[in-house]
Amino acid sequence: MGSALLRGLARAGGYHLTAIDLDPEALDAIEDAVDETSEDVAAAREADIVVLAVKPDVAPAVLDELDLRGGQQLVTLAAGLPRGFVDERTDASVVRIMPNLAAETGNMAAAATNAGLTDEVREMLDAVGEFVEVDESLMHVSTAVNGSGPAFAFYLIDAMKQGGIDGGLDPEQAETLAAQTFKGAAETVLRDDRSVDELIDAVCSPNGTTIEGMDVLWDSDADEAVEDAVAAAERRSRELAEAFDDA
Ligand SMILES: NC(=O)C1=CN([C@@H]2O[C@H](COP(=O)(O)OP(=O)(O)OC[C@H]3O[C@@H](n4cnc5c(N)ncnc54)[C@H](OP(=O)(O)O)[C@@H]3O)[C@@H](O)[C@H]2O)C=CC1
Ligand SMILES: O=C(O)[C@@H]1CCC=N1
Repeated sequence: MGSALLRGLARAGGYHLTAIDLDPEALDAIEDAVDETSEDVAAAREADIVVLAVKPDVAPAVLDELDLRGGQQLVTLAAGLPRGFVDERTDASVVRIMPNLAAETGNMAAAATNAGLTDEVREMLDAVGEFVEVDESLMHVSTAVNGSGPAFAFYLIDAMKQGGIDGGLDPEQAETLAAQTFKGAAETVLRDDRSVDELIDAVCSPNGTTIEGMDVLWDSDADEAVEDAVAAAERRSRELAEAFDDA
């Protein structure tokens, strides 16, 4: 996730980017996109904004080593890691976000906690996509919808692609058509004032093809399966948070 954010910010421009990782191979992999790399966590003291992009179970150890100043901002993005846990372990001001991998292409969907959110961090999130401000209690469901969501969307794109292959398209053509169709549909939902139901209606020409396919979907449990996937990911986020309850 850290490298996706760095690549997105490099693409947006206007940031001096330092990647910090203990693993030189991880730094080699991101070297082309950033201004500096460092294996020394102390390099974080030089930054205005520090993003803690390690896994939740590693975060406590990294926080012990991070020695940030009062004027710095610390952005935590680990699933389940409470803002308060981080806040108690640093002098920096802390905001919790749930980003996603589309940061890399400037299309990230993110949620950020109202608490600790500054204009500098808003600007950074804006530079790589869209974000919403939420109460921290909603970070579990955000983790499921927009954090894990890209995997669910990849799965659905793949199913659409497979439908195209079954009908005779070659896999590359089917992938282009399926992925671009999801991209266009998403853009329409974001930009058009009509509701999703109205948009579906707009695609369904009278006695045409779409209504035949929609009838199959409306008669299926496809919507419930997606809702169950979101609920399962949300549940896991709550479980991850429990590890920090007594810490
Ligand atoms: N993947 C995703 O789509 C999303 C992930 N997240 C969150 O992002 C975080 C990272 O997840 P993800 O990117 O998938 O995991 P990765 O394992 O790909 O990234 C974690 C990175 O942290 C590095 N690291 C480990 N220990 C340290 C340390 N002590 N000091 C500095 N760097 C260290 C790892 O290095 P090494 O490889 O050497 O261990 C690795 O580069 C998680 O908290 C996750 O919840 C949030 C939203 C979306
Ligand atoms: O799977 C995970 O735990 C992380 C958090 C959201 C997306 N990836």
